[in-house]
Amino acid sequence: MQEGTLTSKHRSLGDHSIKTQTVMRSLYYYTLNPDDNFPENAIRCGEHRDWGTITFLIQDMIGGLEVKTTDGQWISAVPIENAILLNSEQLMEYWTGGHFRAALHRVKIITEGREAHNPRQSLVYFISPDGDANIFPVVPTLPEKEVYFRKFNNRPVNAYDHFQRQLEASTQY
Ligand SMILES: O=C(O)CCC(=O)C(=O)O
Ligand SMILES: [Fe+2]
Repeated sequence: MQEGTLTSKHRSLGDHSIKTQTVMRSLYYYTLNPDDNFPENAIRCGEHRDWGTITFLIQDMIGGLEVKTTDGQWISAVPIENAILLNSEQLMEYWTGGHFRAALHRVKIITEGREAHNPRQSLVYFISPDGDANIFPVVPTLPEKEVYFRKFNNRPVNAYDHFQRQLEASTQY
């Protein structure tokens, strides 16, 4: 990626008059009733890939966040004190021709052990390109990503349109 490519599409980080979907979210997962019987693998946040460029995620020590590996296994993103977890998002993945993979992730309910049924707090900072940014791979696409990227029709993806499409696909009411 040529120097300045990322900053040229994230002018909004320094200029708040520029529209963007960059947002910080505080997620509080409330205490669970231990008398409730949750099914195996019950989830608190369904599996998804984040939509924009890069995510900074801070979580408490409760646990439950899981990431899917390339061979299809869910592995725990074990909480590490004072750590910030970095996650590549969908537009970053497209931008880098699939080299920076946007991993599927989810938050599972912890039903056993010391942290079972406890509330959980995470703080998530989603950086998105400026709304008017058009994103296109800067290097050749990885062959294994070609089918997945067909949804983008081999065209630049406008960041605002992408956000709206994802919102529509994930919101029912
Ligand atoms: O709460 C978490 O740890 C993850 C939340 C998440 O993945 C999201 O809001 O996109
Ligand atoms: Fe996420």
